[in-house]
Amino acid sequence: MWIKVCANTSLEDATLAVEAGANAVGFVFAESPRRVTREQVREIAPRLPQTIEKYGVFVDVGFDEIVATVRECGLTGVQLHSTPDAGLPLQLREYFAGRPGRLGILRVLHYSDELAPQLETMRGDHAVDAVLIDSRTAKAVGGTGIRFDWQAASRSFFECAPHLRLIAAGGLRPENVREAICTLQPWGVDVASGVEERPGKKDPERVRAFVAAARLAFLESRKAAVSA
Ligand SMILES: O=C(O)c1ccccc1NCC(=O)[C@H](O)[C@H](O)COP(=O)(O)O
Repeated sequence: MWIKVCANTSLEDATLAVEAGANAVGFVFAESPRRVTREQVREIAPRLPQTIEKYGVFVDVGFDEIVATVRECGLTGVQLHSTPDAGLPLQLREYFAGRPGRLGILRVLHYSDELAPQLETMRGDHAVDAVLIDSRTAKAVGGTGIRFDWQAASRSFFECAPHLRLIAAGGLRPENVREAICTLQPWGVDVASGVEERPGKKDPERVRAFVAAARLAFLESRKAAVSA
C-alpha cells in the first residue's frame, strides 16, 4: 500500500508526512495556493530521507521543464496532470532509463463520463507506473477537496484497465479514506487539502490520522481478500 501526502510547501510539513509513515511526498509546481518554486524544493528535498519518494506535480508542462525540475530538485517521481502529449511518459521513461534511480511516473485522469474511454487509451502503456484518479472543477485540476463517485470509478477501472495500478485521490480525508479503500481497492492513495490546517499548511494530527487510517484499511481489505 502506497500513501502520498501531496502539496507540501515546507520542510516541516514534508517531514511530518515522512514521520507519519507516508511513502511519498509531493510538491506542486503549478497554479495553486500550494504552489512551490524550484528554489524552495531544491532546499527541502535533500533534507528528507533518501527512502522517501519525492514527486513533482506538473500541469501541462513540457519535457524540458520537467527534466530540468527533476534534476535540479532531486525528485524521484513526476505526476503529470492535463498533459496533451500522450508520448510524454515514454519520453521521460527513456530519458531517465540510463540514470541512477528509477523515475516514478504517474498519469492523472480526472473522474468524468470520459474516464472509461481514457483508461482504454492506456492499454499497453508501459511507461506509466500508476494512474491517479482525481477530481477537477472549472478552476482547479487538483487539490479540490472534492470526492468523486467511487463505485462508478471502480467499475470503469476494473473493466478497462485492470492491469494498471490505481491511486485514489480527490477529497480524501482521515474520515473517509477507509471507505475509499474498501470501495475502490486502490494500489495507493493521495491527499492534499484533506490533511491541512489551511491551504498550504498541513495539520499534524490530520496527517497522522490519515496515514494510520489508510494503513489499517489496507490491512483489513487484504485480510478480507485472503479469507474470501
Ligand atoms: O494541491 C493542489 O493545489 C494542486 C493543484 C493543481 C494540481 C495538483 C494539485 N495537487 C496534486 C495532488 O496530487 C493532490 O493530492 C490531489 O489533487 C488531491 O487533492 P485533494 O482533493 O485536495 O486531496
